[in-house]
Amino acid sequence: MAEASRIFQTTLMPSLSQTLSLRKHCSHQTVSIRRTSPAIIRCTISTTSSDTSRASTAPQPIPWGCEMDSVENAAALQKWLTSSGLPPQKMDIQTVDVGERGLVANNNIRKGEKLLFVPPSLVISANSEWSFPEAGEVLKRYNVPDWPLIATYLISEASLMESSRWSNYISALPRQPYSLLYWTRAELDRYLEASQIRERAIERINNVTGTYNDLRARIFSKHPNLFPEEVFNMESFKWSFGILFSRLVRLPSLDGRVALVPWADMLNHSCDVETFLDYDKSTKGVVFTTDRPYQPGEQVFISYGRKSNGELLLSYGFVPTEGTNPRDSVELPLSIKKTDKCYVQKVEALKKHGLSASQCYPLQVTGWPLELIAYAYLAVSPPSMSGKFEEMASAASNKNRNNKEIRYPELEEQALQLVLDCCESSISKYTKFLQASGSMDLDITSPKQLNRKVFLKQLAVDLCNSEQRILFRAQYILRRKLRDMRRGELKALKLFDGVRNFFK
Ligand SMILES: C[S@@+](CC[C@H](N)C(=O)[O-])C[C@H]1O[C@@H](n2cnc3c(N)ncnc32)[C@H](O)[C@@H]1O
Repeated sequence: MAEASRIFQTTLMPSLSQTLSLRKHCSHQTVSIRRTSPAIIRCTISTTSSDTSRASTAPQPIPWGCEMDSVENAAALQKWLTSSGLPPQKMDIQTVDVGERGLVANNNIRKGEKLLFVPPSLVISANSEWSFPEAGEVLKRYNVPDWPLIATYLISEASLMESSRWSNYISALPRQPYSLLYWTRAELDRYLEASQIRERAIERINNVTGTYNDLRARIFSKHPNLFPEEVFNMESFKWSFGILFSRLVRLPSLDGRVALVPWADMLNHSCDVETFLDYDKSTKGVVFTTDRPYQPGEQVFISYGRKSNGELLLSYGFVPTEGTNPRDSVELPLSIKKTDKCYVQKVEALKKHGLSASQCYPLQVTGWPLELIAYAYLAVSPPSMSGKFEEMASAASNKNRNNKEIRYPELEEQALQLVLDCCESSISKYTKFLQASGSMDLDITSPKQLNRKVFLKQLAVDLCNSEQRILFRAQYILRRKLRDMRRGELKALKLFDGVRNFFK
C-alpha cells in the first residue's frame, strides 16, 4: 500500500460517463442531490466536527460504507466487479482469522502465479471521471495534489449513494477504517505515551485537518454548490483519508502513481510475504505474483510494504503478533543537551544537514543505523573537536546517501553510553505504561465504548511490548560492548602498570 507522505500525479485511465447536474443545497442535516432526471437522493450526514480533545467522544459514523466484518457487502462487491469486467478469480472474499475479511483461495494457486488482473476501468485514480464533472474540474484548476483529490472524489461519489458508479465498492468499505486517525487526542496520550508513533499520529491528524481546512478556505467556500459543507466536512475527510491510508496502492510500474484498487484492497498483510501489488503492462491490469503456493481454503496475503509495527498501527490499525515482523523497529530519540558548551555550534551543524537538536533513529533487533552513532558522537564530543562537528552532522543525516562509517575511538565509549542511556530511559517509559495498563481505568460509559477502549488498549499493549523488546535487545548488546570495551581498557591499564613497575 502507498506511503502516505508521497504525493503523486496519476494518469491511470478509468472512465465513466455519468452526467449528473450540479449538487443542490439541502436542509440542515440532509443532503439532497438532484440529477437531470427528477430523482432526488437524500442521505443523512453528520455535521458534528470531531473534538479530539475529549476522551469520551466516540467518533461520528459516516452514513456510507459498512461494518468492517460485513461479508454481505463484500459479496455484492464481488458480484458487481465480475459483471463490470473483473476476470474469473482464484479467490473469494470470506470471513478470515487475520484481518476480519480477506481473500481466500478457491483453487490451487502455484508459487510465481500472477493473480487479480484488475483492469484500469475498475481502478480509482486522480484521473477518474467525476459523477459531478464540474467538481473535478474545479479541483484540477486549483492543482490539488492526488491524495486530497482522490479523498474529495471518494466523498463526492459516496454522497451519491446508489447513483455513483462506485456504489458497490463504497458500500463494502469500512465505515470506520482502523487507523490512528480515529483515535482521539486523549486516547493517543493515554495509550501511546511511551511510543514515538504517538507523535507521528498527531502530525498525521494535523496534516489531514490542515489539508481539509485549506481546501475549504481556498476552494469549497467559493463553490458551495459543488462542495456543500454538509457533505465535505472534517468528519467525511477523516473517513476518506482513513480509507486512503489503509487502502491506497502505489504502482511502481506507473511511476509510483497512486490508486484505489477495488478487490485487490481486500487482501490482508502478512509480514512473511514478499509480494506487492503493481500494474502489469503486458496484461494491462493490477496484479501481484505469489511468492508461495496456496491450497483451497487458505487465506492469500500480500505485503503492505516493509513497515514497522508502529507504522502498521498508524495506517492500518493493527499490530502483527509479537516477533513475527522482521522489519519491526522502534524510534529512539536522541538530543543535544541544552547545557552543552557547544550547543549552538552543534545545532547549526545539524541544521545544515536538515537535522535538529532532537532526532529519532530507528532501532531494529538486528542493529541500528550508522547515522545514529554519528549523531551520538556529535552529542558527546567536547569543544576541542569542534572542527569535526560538520563531518559528524553530515554523517548523522540519512539524506546523505553515500554515508561512510565514521569512527572516533576516543569518543566510542561515551557515544555508546549515551545510546544506552537513551534506550534505558525509553524502556522505563514502556515499563511504566505496561505496568499501569493492567489497572488502567477505562473510563467507560457504555458497552460499545468498553469494546473500543479494550481494543485500543490491547493494540497499544501489543505495540509497546514489541517496541520494548527491540530496546531490550539493544540494551543487551550495548551493555556487552561497553563491558568488553572497559575490560579491554582495564587490561591495557594493568599491562601498562606492569610495565611501569618493571622499570621501577
Ligand atoms: C487493504 S484493507 C484489507 C481488507 C480488509 N480486511 C477489509 O475487510 O476491508 C486493510 C485493512 O485490513 C486489516 N488488516 C490487513 N492485514 C491485517 C493483519 N495482518 N492483521 C490484522 N488486520 C489486518 C486492517 O484493518 C487494515 O486496515
